[in-house]
Amino acid sequence: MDHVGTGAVTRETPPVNLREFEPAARARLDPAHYDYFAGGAQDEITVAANEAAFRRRALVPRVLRGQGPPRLEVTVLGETASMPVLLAPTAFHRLAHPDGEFATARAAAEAGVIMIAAMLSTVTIEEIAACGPKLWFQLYIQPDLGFTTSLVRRAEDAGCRALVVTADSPALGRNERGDRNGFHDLPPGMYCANMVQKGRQGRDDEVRQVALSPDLSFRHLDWLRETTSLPIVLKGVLHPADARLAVEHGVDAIVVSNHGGRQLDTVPASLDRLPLVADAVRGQVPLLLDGGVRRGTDVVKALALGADAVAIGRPALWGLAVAGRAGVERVLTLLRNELANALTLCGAASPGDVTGDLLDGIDLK
Ligand SMILES: Cc1cc2nc3c(=O)[nH]c(=O)nc-3n(C[C@H](O)[C@H](O)[C@H](O)COP(=O)(O)O)c2cc1C
Ligand SMILES: O=C(O)C(=O)c1ccccc1
Repeated sequence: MDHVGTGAVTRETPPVNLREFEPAARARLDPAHYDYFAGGAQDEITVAANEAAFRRRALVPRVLRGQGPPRLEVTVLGETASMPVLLAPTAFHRLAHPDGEFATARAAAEAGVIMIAAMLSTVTIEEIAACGPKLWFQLYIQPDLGFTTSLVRRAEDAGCRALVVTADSPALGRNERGDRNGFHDLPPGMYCANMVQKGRQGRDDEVRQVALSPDLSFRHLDWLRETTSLPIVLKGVLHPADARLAVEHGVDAIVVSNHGGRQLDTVPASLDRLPLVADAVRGQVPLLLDGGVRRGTDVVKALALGADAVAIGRPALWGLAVAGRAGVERVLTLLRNELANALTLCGAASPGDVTGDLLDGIDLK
C-alpha cells in the first residue's frame, strides 16, 4: 500500500502472518481503542503466557505417510466448518472498523468458518446473521432472566446454531490500560446494538447496561438448558472439576479459555490447561480452545492436546482494523494456509488425524 502524504511516499509491506497484523492495526487505531483490544488484566501475565505456551511445545512430525494434501473441514456440534478455527466472540467491532461486525461476518461467510457473535456487538445479531456466516451467539447470562430469554429467542430466530455462555466473567477484569486512557465508554453513535430497549410511551430508546454478575451459578445453566433446545457451549473453563460439572449439567461443548488474559490475571495459559480438561471430559463433549493461537502450528498443537477446534480473538480484530472485511479474510486465509502446511509437514491427513504423539514433553525454551 502506498500512502502519499506531504510529498513523501511510504511503502508498507502487507502482513505475511497473523502477528504482523498487530502493528499494522495499531498504526490505524485510536491508541485507547488499540489498548482496549490488545490489553489484558493487570500485569498481563496471562496474556503473555497464552502465546508462550505454544512456543514452548515441540512438534514431532511423522514422515513418508503418503497422505496427500490434508482436508481441513471439521464438524462441530453438527455444523461443518472449512477449518477447525472459529472466530472467538469479541465485543465492539465498530471500534476497529466502521463496518464493524458486518465486515467480520462477511469474511466468516466467505471463509466458511463459524463466527461466534458477541452479545456486546455494535450491530445487531439479526444484521450479523443476514451476512450469511455459520453463526453461534455468545451470551452473558443477565440477572434479568426475562431479558436473557428475549436475547436467546432473538439468537434462535436469527439462525444461531449454538449458545456460547461465558463463565469466566462474574466481574469485569481489571484492565489498567483502560484506566490510564480513561476509556470506559463507547464513542457517541456507537452502542451495544443487542441491548437496545424500545422506549415506552413515546420515550427515547434506551441501551441496557450489561451486568456481569457474581451471582451466576450452574443453576443458571440448568435454567438455560430448560429454556432453549440449542446446544450450549460453556466458555472459560480452566479447572477439570468445572469441566466435569459442565458435562453433568448437560453442556454440549466446552471452550478452554482464560478470555485472552483479560479476566483473572496470573491464571495459566489455556493450552497448558487443555490436557487436564481433556482428561476430565474423556471425549464426552467436544473441546475448543482459545488464547494465543497465532500460527498453523499452534492449531496443530491444540488438536494434539485434545481440542477439536480453536478460536482466534485479537488476530481477527487486527485484520478488521487494517482492511475491514478483506483484512479478516486475509487473516483467515493466512491461518488456513499455515494449518494446511503444518498438517502436511506432520504427515497428518486431516485435523482428526492429529494425535498426541505429535507432541513431545520437551520444553523448547
Ligand atoms: C477486545 C476483546 C473483546 C472480547 N470480548 C469478549 C466478549 O464480549 N465475550 C467473551 O466471551 N469473550 C470476549 N473476549 C475473549 C475472546 O472471546 C477470546 O477468549 C480471546 O480473545 C482469545 O484470545 P486471543 O485474543 O489471544 O485469540 C474478548 C477478547 C478481546 C481481545
Ligand atoms: O472486553 C472484554 O473482554 C469483554 O468481554 C467485555 C465485557 C464487558 C463489557 C465489554 C467487553
